[in-house]
Amino acid sequence: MRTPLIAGNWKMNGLSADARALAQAVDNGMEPAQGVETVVCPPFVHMAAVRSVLGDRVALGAQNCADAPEGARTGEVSASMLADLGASYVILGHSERRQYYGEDEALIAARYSQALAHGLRPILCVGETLSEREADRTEAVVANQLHGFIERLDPGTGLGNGVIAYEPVWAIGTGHTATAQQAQAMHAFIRETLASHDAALAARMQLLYGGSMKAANAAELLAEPDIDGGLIGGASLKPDDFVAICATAARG
Ligand SMILES: O=C(CO)COP(=O)(O)O
Repeated sequence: MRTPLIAGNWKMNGLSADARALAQAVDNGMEPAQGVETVVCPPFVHMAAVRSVLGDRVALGAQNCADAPEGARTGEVSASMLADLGASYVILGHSERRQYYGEDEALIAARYSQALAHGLRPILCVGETLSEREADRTEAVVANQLHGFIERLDPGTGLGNGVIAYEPVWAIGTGHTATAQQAQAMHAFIRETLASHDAALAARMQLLYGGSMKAANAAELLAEPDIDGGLIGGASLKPDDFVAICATAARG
């Protein structure tokens, strides 16, 4: 069985005191020995402060990593630096990075390979825009993102022990959550698409839903058979909400 995974993407929010207080509140709220993997992904500059207040119930993640191991990459942060800070996850290919920074499948695949090479679990984000959904292109868009990505990975490591997050762009930060049926349909589609490359990997890979997920709708989404967790934006900045989502995931 796949262990539920709840990851908080704090995006570009908060100063250091806010990050420390949020991490402390999340850590304090966690039940011991929950049956859920929990991760928080603060901005790079707050990661060390957050690490210092987290116990072992909450893992540390980053919101991106460099596409090269070291050297001339001004402004980037390498996977080895993140691992050295105590990170164990990294979000890659978020739609905000694709939209505002022009990240494409080739770049995201290079970042992903770096993450795996340094022992981080990458959380790859895929998903369609509203206009793509309205044009009935949702499956085609997500299939293209996945195939284009997988064919650029090192065939020796492939997707490794990564995680995929389905984040419909129209649901991110809008309050318009996908219905449980819409989300489940896409998660099942993603699992089938992965199975066409590697059936065993498709069966074990955790697939997360992201897009206006909160305490009030988590149970319905997480009850779906192919939804193994959540990538939480806005609600991850509210410790009570985030802890409640983790508790829901732990209850199965
Ligand atoms: O982008 C997201 C997580 O990566 C989702 O953000 P919201 O939960 O704020 O919609």
